[in-house]
Amino acid sequence: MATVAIDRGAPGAPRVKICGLRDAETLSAAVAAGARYVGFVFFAKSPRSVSIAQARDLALEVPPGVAKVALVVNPADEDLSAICDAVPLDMLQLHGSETPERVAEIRARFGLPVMKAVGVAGPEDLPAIARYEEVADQILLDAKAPKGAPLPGGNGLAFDWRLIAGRNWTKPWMLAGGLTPENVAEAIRLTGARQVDVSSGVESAPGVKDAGRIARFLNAAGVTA
Ligand SMILES: O=C(O)c1ccccc1N[C@@H]1O[C@H](COP(=O)(O)O)[C@@H](O)[C@H]1O
Repeated sequence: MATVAIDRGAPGAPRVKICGLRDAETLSAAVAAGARYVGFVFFAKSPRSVSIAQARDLALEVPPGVAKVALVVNPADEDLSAICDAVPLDMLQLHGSETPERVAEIRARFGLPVMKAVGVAGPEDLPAIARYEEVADQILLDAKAPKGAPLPGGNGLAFDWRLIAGRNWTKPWMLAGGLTPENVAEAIRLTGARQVDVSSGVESAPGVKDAGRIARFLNAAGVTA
């Protein structure tokens, strides 16, 4: 299985993932500013959705050392096969209601590290993390989408970061949900996150990434390229 190098609690800047990239300009802005992960969204309802051909072209531009992540939502095996066969990837991000069993199955079948998103709205959502830790390589803690929302993530919503302040898990984890250049430093300070993920907070309009906001986000997170 491919691996993604992760500094777990080591001193230094957090690792930043810029998700929902759709064009070469903002992809290269993210890389130049020091992003360690870039995400491509394979979810038709998302304004950030890319085709397999688009993602392949973008992924081929990503230099070594930056992990290429495919974001999928309750994917069928055929869809994953089509994506994994065409796009050079380092990780799958499962952002739907995949069960722990399905996470384990996908990880074994596709031979890629898996990051499982867990939606957080209150303390009752935290026990799920332990169940997914047993089967996933990383956990992504995102704000739970409101009932009826068309997207299970990428909604620009934050959860109460105090819920996870001082918590420690056995697997590497990433903080997501409503992060922006304006609040990421405080989010990191409060939660102790060593990895953060952002999508809508670095856009000028839904699905339109903004190179300036990407650079400001990485800078605010403490990353120097
Ligand atoms: O970005 C999307 O469009 C998306 C669609 C479906 C599932 C997840 C999605 N994005 C992920 O959601 C979180 C939070 O995003 P935001 O920063 O609040 O906009 C992040 O992990 C994205 O990768």
